[in-house]
Amino acid sequence: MDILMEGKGLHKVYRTGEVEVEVLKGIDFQIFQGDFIVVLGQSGSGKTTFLNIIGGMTKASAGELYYKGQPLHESDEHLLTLYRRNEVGFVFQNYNLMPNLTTYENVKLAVEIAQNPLSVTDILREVGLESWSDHFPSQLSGGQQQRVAIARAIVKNPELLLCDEPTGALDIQTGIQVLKALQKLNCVYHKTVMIITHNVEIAKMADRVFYLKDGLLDDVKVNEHPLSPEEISW
Ligand SMILES: Nc1ncnc2c1ncn2[C@@H]1O[C@H](COP(=O)(O)OP(=O)(O)OP(=O)(O)O)[C@@H](O)[C@H]1O
Repeated sequence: MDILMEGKGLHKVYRTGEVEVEVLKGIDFQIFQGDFIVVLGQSGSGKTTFLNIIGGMTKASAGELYYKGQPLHESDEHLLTLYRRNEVGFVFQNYNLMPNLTTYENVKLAVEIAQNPLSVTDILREVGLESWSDHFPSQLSGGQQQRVAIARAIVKNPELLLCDEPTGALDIQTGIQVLKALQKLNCVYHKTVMIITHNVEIAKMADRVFYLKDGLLDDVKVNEHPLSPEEISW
């Protein structure tokens, strides 16, 4: 399998005044093209920090990070902006939709800054929202709003979709709809997906599970038979 991303000895130290906290303590990892990765770890283990470094939102304090062989750790802010804009889609727990725009308009907004966007209509169909195009966020359920956020992240055609607790605010049924949308984008569009979560059940869907513990990648497990979202419950 082709390596999409590789990290070597990644460290992250946060400084607040005189106090230094080493959150990541030397992480080595690989992400393959088309991977579906779930990152598990206790609160404070460094999951969001890890995701933000992969997404080019935070710089590591030390270590090397390569995307398609290009050294992101040596990139200036301009190159990192292009990387974030063209290669990465982000999905967060709180959907961050524009309340005064419809579903279609919220997704279309992302197309305007993209180099090689997908069709808004196609993506809305893939996430099961084709009949909700003209609705405003306040007229949608939490699961539907999260699927708009996923459509917005994917329509710009990024290689990598990074999701921070995408089902954290959802009940199980709506959470499963969201996971189905993510799995479909992984299978149909071959997007590489990384989800961070506290929910160990979601890890059963992954190709590989990264276990973060005390700032280290404690273990990587391969799922020989990843489950579909309908087969998991929490
Ligand atoms: N910008 C920051 N400045 C200082 N400390 C930070 C900053 N961001 C995160 N931290 C600290 O780094 C540690 C790891 O945080 P992080 O959010 O990466 O962990 P997490 O595993 O995602 O946690 P959770 O599951 O609770 O979201 C925490 O102790 C947090 O307080």
